[in-house]
Amino acid sequence: MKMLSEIPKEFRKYGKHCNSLSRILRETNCALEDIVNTLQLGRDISVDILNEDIIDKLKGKLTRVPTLVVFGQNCHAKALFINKFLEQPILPLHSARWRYITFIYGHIKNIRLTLGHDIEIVEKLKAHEKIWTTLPEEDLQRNDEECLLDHCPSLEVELKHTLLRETVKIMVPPDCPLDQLPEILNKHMDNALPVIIYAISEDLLSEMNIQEIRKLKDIYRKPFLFVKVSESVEPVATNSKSTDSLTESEQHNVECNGQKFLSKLQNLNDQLVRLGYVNSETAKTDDIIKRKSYCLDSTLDNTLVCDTKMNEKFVLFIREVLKSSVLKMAALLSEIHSQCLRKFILSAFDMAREIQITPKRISFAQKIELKLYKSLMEIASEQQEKITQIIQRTLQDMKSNVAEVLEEYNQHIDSNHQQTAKLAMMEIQQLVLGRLSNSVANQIVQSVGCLQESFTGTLQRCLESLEKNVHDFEGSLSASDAVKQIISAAYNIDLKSSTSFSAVRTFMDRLRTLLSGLALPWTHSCQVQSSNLQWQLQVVSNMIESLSASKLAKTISLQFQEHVKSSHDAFQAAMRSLENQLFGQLEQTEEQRITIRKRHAPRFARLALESTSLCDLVLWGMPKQIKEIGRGQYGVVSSCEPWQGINPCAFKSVVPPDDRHWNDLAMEFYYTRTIPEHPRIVRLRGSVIDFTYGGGSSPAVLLIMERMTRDLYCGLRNGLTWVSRVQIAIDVIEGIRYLHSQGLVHRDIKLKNVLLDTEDRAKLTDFGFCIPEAMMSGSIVGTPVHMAPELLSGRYDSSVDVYAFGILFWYICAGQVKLPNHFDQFQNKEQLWNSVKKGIRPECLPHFDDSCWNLMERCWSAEPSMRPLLGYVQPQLEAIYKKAIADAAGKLSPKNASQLPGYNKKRCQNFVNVNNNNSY
Ligand SMILES: Nc1ncnc2c1ncn2[C@@H]1O[C@H](COP(=O)(O)OP(=O)(O)OP(=O)(O)O)[C@@H](O)[C@H]1O
Repeated sequence: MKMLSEIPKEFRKYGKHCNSLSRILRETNCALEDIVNTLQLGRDISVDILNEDIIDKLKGKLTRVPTLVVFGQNCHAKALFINKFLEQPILPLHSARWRYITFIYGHIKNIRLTLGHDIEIVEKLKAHEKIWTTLPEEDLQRNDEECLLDHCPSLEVELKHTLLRETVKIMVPPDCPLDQLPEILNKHMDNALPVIIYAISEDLLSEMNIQEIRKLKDIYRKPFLFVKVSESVEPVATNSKSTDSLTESEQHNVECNGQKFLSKLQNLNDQLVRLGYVNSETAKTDDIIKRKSYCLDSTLDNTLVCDTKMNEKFVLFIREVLKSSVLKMAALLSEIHSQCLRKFILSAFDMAREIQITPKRISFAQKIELKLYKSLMEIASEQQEKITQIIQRTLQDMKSNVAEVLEEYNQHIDSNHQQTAKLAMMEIQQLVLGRLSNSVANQIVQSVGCLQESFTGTLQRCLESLEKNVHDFEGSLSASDAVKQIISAAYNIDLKSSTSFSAVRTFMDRLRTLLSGLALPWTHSCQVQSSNLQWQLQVVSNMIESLSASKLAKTISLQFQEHVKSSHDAFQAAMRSLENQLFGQLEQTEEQRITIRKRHAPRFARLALESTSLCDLVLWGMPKQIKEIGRGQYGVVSSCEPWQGINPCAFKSVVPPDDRHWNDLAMEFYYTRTIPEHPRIVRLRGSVIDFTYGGGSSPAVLLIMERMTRDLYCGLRNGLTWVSRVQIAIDVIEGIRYLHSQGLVHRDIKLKNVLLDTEDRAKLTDFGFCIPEAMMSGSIVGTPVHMAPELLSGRYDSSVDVYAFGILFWYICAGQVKLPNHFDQFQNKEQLWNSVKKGIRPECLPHFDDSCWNLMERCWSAEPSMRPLLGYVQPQLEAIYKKAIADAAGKLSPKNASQLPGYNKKRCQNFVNVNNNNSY
């Protein structure tokens, strides 16, 4: 039973992890409160990510006490298990109708009847009257109502037993009818983390047992450890007692018994497999561990062991159940932290974009409106002549076809209906004006139509997006609404549909109002019947006669211009107010962005580092160091034994000296861990916090990654072929391109951050300064020689990586690690930076190829916008690579040439030919 002594250790470990999780949970709560109090979008973030429920549930889970809950086929099976486990005959083997029994640690052996939560029932117990080894039958027996009572009592047994130390608790639920079981379990286990054991003493499970297990599975949905228990002490010969000391017949008996026992165990196993309780292939814990999941429960299978083999499997099972519970909680916390971080980074991106784009949008809207205004004013004055002509032509048409004009009118009026002359006259006027409107409308539509298509759609979108950014209108009309109104009032343009010319319609309504207000000659009272055609013709002709086309056109144009002008003024005023509001808001946005970047993101990154590190620790354990392989400014890199299946494996241990370093490291960890795998990036596979480091005073973070062979600095110092070096340059560019595609800027590209594998293929590492562009604040980071001049000004973007690559490429082309002569003369980095700012760069070495020199020169251009895009650099390097291969192939025998990486005989031949031609 030696292994069983490991159990308290497992429980202790569980308790320690729960303490860490409780602390992380408390800090998460504070951090969430902080974002609600300090960020405009804080409430949205916290509501989005969690409701109070999750935190409360987690809190509840963290206070649960791990408890071994022993069910069994019958009391006999349970007694066999408990007695074996506690190594004493504490329970009678042949008895039934037990009470709820709980075993806990106590300094002296004692029993009492309790209702849980320390409420003791005063009852005379037999055990108090005599010295006992096995619990007295009378004390164990429950009476008929006990299980039915609201408060089903528990017989609490205190034992001074090492296995019960460290809050290990054992519960044996009563053998009561199935339907009472859930309620009883609920009562006694509301604060327990159950580790479920089912003891089997018979050869097979009975129908009742199967039903009970089914019920229990419904209640717990957890893996079960089925333990086959037997009364015989040593049923299988392979146990601790050596068979050598037995006589021949004794040996024979043992062998027979052993075989019988194994075959019975196999039958039971088969039954459990048939019932789906045990996997046909017994799941090995090693397999479980190999599975890459933070949630072991689903992968942790029910297991069958026999009590003679209980030791290792039993401990493993308990370990896995406890691990699984810690993992679930840690993974949930880690998910909360990651979600917060993701939201922060996305918001920072949005904010940076808003800050950049809003002024551009405002000036765009102003420019477009001005253009629209000018065009409309032009139309109003230029089209006046045309409108006059149209009105004239229409009036002329109508004059010569008065009857036709009236035809439509007469079709519509009911012949039996007698109208008053006044009403009839108004209707006829409407008819004439209607015709006139249509003609003028067509003309305006043609002039304004094109404008609508080309201007207002974009203007509308632009204004709408500005509108979205104005958060606080309180009381007054929002600037964007005002803008919409102005546009619609000024130009009467239906912004939703470019083909709808409400402008023209509104204009014609105005025209009608205007005309109906004129003192026209036919408005005298007339007693003629409306059906009198002669009279109708007269009304139409009089009206047409009285209209002056030029006057009408002039009035129309003037009104149109006035309206456009006043709307334009109103637009400008509204735009100014919108601008003020937006700029005020942008200042706030920038403040929020800084708060996110400096305060909230690092805080959550640190929490995420802690929660995921705990997951890694529980799942994979501490990596075991082999030896130190390198040292940097911030940490020591060591090779280690395979961890999480990574082989070869290395870890970088960093001891952050203060909060700022902790935060930086946490952000590095987060970015590196969250970017999807890429062959040109050294992937961070996990992390573990070693709280015992430095005697516990200064915890170390171990960042675990694949182990590479050496860095590029080492590679160049030891010598690399030109072909390999160009290939490395391509690899580096691919790595940087990938990071940029993920919105990240590395900011520390240098020889030591390029690691090589056994084939001399490169991967980028060290994401200490790597950051999303939107989170950059202009901090001065990097390694002096590789730092672009604008880095010192604090205003820079991802092109600093292109600059750094230019310098790196110089070393690659130089084929050695000596500082460029132009840089070697400086005493300190300030001198170097001053000269770099003045344009000093590494010198061109005699063996540099023109294409290489041109490329590096372009990459380290002082002006960031002059630096080439990486999408351009890569094909340049590929061309250099092909040429390098061809050159190398030219110098090698065909057999050796074919072994060059990327060698292609035909392509090389072409290059050789080209080169030969060039040399003449
Ligand atoms: N995954 C790895 N496999 C093999 N060697 C590594 C690995 N990571 C780092 N090294 C080695 O360890 C050295 C130290 O690495 P580290 O990242 O700590 O610092 P650095 O990049 O050299 O400097 P700094 O800390 O200033 O960024 C590297 O130069 C490299 O040689």
